[in-house]
Amino acid sequence: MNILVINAGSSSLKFQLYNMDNEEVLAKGKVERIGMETAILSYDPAERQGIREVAEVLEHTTAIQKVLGMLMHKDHGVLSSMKEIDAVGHRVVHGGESFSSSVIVNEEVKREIRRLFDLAPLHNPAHLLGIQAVENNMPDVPQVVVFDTAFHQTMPPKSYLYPIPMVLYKKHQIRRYGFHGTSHAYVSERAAALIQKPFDKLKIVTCHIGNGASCAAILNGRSVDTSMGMTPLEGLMMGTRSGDIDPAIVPFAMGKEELTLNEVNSMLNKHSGLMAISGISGDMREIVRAMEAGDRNATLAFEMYEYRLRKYIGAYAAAMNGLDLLVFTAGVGENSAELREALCRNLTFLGLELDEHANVQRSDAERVISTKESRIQVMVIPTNEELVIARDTHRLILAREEDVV
Ligand SMILES: Nc1ncnc2c1ncn2[C@@H]1O[C@H](COP(=O)(O)OP(=O)(O)O)[C@@H](O)[C@H]1O
Ligand SMILES: CC(=O)OP(=O)(O)O
Ligand SMILES: [Mg+2]
Repeated sequence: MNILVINAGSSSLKFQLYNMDNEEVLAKGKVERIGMETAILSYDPAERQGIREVAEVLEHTTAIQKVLGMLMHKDHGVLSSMKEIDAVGHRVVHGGESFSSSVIVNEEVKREIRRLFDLAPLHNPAHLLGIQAVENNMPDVPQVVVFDTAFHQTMPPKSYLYPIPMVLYKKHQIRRYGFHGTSHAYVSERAAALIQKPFDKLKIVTCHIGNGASCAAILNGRSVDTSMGMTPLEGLMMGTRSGDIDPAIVPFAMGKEELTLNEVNSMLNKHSGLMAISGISGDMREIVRAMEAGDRNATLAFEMYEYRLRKYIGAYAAAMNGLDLLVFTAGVGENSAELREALCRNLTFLGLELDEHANVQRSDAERVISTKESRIQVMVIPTNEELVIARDTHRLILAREEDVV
């Protein structure tokens, strides 16, 4: 069964095509700058030369047409006909309280994703466009949605409620949801399997630190707390997002700087975090480079990022009354030995001992980076949200076929 996995953003659409008989990635790529006359298309098939192209792509339906065109390209294609795509799986960031697992798309599911636009204005509208674009181009192909929020639906009320009037929760579902759940679930399960310990008997903290960043407390196989909240803005300091701040700053800064709501939102989401403190970039690679060259603001940005993450790890060890396993993943977590070293250097009070040699080894592999004597095992597990989406899609489509028979 061939499954196309789509992660649609407001101005981009990333895709991977899987052959689920052996979980092989047949091709992957992305369309960037959707909405522009000069959108950028890139496509990389497994054993053929790829395509780089600039073309007019004004909306998501055209983006999907372009993706299908590349997959069926006469020289670079991996498919001979659209009929070879059996199902499509989508990443959907916000599933609210309605979805605690992946589902097959129907009218009701689409309505619910639309109802949640308010809670994820940057993400959910783009996901629905992606779903509709697939319907327009491939009307008979079944679709599945996999939610970032689903894994965190096991959080207890003491974690997910805000200490504000209950009416806001009851009337408007203002509560903490958490995100990156597909990744937290995947890396925590992989980590437990790799060290051959039962997933449902471990106290794990997972740090998904990429463009967006969140960490999660996973107790006996279930998420019991996570750092992102109602939206992906709460929690850790990120590349361009502030993470936790005093909420009183919002009206205060709006008054002093004469900012509109949109402007303050944009300030906290796009002009804060590493970017704001360093004045250089939201990309950790550039921060580390500038820090090594002696830049003081970059050093401060790095220190704040590390300090804020470390406090969350300490809090989650307290939340679970212990910690067995600390897992790093996503762009920064998988690649920045500097950040992992700085964090672990200050977690020795927990009995955590980093293997400095293993930490700096360059590798894409899943690996343990703590010493044999360390009481807490530290691991790097490359995330693979697309594979989880492909697997869920495969499972749901097979189950539906069995039901029909
Ligand atoms: N070698 C590296 N060292 C440090 N940070 C890195 C490295 N490679 C990537 N990153 C960081 O990872 C981020 C992207 O993470 P990623 O998980 O790919 O994000 P997303 O999937 O949300 O787009 C970049 O902004 C950069 O800060
Ligand atoms: C939910 C979220 O923050 O996603 P991303 O890391 O892809 O921005
Ligand atoms: Mg990501």
